[in-house]
Amino acid sequence: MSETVSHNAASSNAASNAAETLLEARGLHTYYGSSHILHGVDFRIGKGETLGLMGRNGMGKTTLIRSMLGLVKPRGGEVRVRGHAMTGGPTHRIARRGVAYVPEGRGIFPNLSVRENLLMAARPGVDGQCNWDYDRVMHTFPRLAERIGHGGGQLSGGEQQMLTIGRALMTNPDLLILDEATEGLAPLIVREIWRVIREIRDSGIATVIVDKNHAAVTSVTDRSMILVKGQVVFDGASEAVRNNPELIQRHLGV
Ligand SMILES: Nc1ncnc2c1ncn2[C@@H]1O[C@H](COP(=O)(O)OP(=O)(O)OP(=O)(O)O)[C@@H](O)[C@H]1O
Repeated sequence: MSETVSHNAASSNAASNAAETLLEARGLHTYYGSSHILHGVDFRIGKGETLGLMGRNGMGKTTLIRSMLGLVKPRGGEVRVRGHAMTGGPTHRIARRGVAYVPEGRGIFPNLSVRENLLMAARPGVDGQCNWDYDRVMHTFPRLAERIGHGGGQLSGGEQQMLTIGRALMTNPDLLILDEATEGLAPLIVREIWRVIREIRDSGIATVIVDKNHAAVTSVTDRSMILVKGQVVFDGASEAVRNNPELIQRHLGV
């Protein structure tokens, strides 16, 4: 789309190029049947970077993530994870290269306890890092610590979301992708999840955050991307989105 805006391109590109690229896509075209959803999307995130992926409902955010993680096979374009060609998956190999995905809806084992859910996910990161372990997750999510023996299925929606994020952290990822992590949760829990997202960011894990609350997204991220009908219409500093009510109204306003 011709209206693509690249704000502060020089400074943000200089910073992001300096960081090792973790996940990259070029020219992605994805379809569901005959519906053409992604129209040549480029994407990049580097080590330690935080990126907000925004756009109104149905604009292709989840499809972009799924296309990069091998959950749907793009018909055109390429995906690289840490420089390795990975277009179309398989998803578990992408995960092994340090990418953790917390999908919309939740992914826990309802019949296992909180503790078991966490421990079965535990592994060192790609470079052997073990910064996130059981104790740290417990410390980060005091609510989960109080429910340690409960079955996953007995938890509230918010607690299940925390457990899903906790499981992702137990894999010591370099990149964590959170798709609508606060969707449908009570305000108190939502606040708690944003606090945890900040903590994850500050621990050096790169994050991609999809969330409808653009004010919250732009306040915790360095960079923002906006999708409109499967095309990138903005990729630049989050601050530039925050300071541009017209851009927000045009692409993100309800
Ligand atoms: N499995 C599917 N089969 C067919 N069409 C789909 C499928 N999943 C998504 N779509 C369609 O693809 C388009 C993009 O959906 P996607 O979920 O990627 O959007 P999104 O930006 O993540 O929005 P939302 O916030 O609503 O999840 C929408 O028109 C949606 O209806």
